[in-house]
Amino acid sequence: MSGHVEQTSLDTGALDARVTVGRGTFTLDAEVYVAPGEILGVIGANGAGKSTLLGALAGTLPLRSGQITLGDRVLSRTDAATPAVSVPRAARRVGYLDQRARLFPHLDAAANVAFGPRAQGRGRRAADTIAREWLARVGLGDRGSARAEALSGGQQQRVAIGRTLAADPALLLLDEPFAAVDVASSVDLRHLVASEVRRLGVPTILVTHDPVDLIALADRVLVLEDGVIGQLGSVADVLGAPSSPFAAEFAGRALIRGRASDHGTIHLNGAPVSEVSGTGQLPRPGAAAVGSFDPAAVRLTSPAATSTAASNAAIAAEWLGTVSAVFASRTGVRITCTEWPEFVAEIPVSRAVHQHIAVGDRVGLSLAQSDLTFAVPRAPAHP
Ligand SMILES: Nc1ncnc2c1ncn2[C@@H]1O[C@H](COP(=O)(O)OP(=O)(O)OP(=O)(O)O)[C@@H](O)[C@H]1O
Repeated sequence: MSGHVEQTSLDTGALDARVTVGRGTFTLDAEVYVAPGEILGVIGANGAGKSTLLGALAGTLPLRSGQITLGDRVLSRTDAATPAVSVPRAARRVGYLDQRARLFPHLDAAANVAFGPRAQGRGRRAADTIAREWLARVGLGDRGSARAEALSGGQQQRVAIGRTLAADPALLLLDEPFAAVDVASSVDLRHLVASEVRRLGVPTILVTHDPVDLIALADRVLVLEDGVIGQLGSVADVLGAPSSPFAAEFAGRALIRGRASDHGTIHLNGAPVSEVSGTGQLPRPGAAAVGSFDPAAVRLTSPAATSTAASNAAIAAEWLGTVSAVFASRTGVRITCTEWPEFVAEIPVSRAVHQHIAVGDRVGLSLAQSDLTFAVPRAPAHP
């Protein structure tokens, strides 16, 4: 008999967590909300606390303080007012998947996928039926009797996805799950994960170093910086208006810093930027401002041309600079200036040749309003 076995999510609901976790001298301090069926991307530099966050949610790292709720279940709670709660890892119904499939080598694909339902008390036949259904869902319906060694890396990761989801997780934690598979497989796997997360309505956290993961999968992005949330918003907002060097590099944008001097005027790198139309958040007067732009959007002119540019309403900012370095990039030529080493312009090779750009040249640099976006940097939570 191989009928359909109903898998019901008993308590699919949102993840609502406020966690403080200590690890040696490091402290993670973050609030995270993920709606059912939502994928929250988490990015951050090495050591920013991404794994610590996943560990706290999975129940492998204790909270110093805070509370984690999943639907109507409290998974962890540590505060002075109420009794502490810490649901053991196995009872949390938290699915975890990283870049290694970690299939049991002595079991075939079907038995690997059946492992979760069996561990949850399903009979052999019911678990086997669930496993076959999941193998079909992940596109390996005909490979149930194959052992890991007979499967490609991408196929093994498919089995691992099936195994994770067959255990009926109420929260899914993904730690760079596509990093070790080839590009073609990663496209298919992203599609598979996205559609299953939406179908099952499971809140999902995706830690990644790959912008494509965010673009293809994430609904929102959280940027961790030294244990605190540096930025949180839609993928378009965070990648389009990053507030930190890490997020800017991740998004392929350059940062410029400045200060809002009065209403509507922001000084960036000493250049007044008025009538800022930029997307993102504009800072309050006196507050720090972080602008960002695509280096390829910078217009390079001769110094004499800048005054003409200034009269052009579409120009948001312009500077005079001295070229300090000219170097090859993936898509053209990158240029930095002595005055602002972090300010980067990128132009096609042909234009660099045509304009004879060389170290020591004085150049005008300008940005159109639509190419400059602003973000308000968060004050650090730790002194
Ligand atoms: N076992 C440990 N004991 C003490 N400190 C630790 C331990 N593990 C990690 N840390 C510290 O906790 C901080 C956060 O580490 P975590 O692994 O969460 O960062 P991450 O963002 O996941 O980094 P990566 O991208 O390198 O995996 C780091 O500064 C690290 O030094």
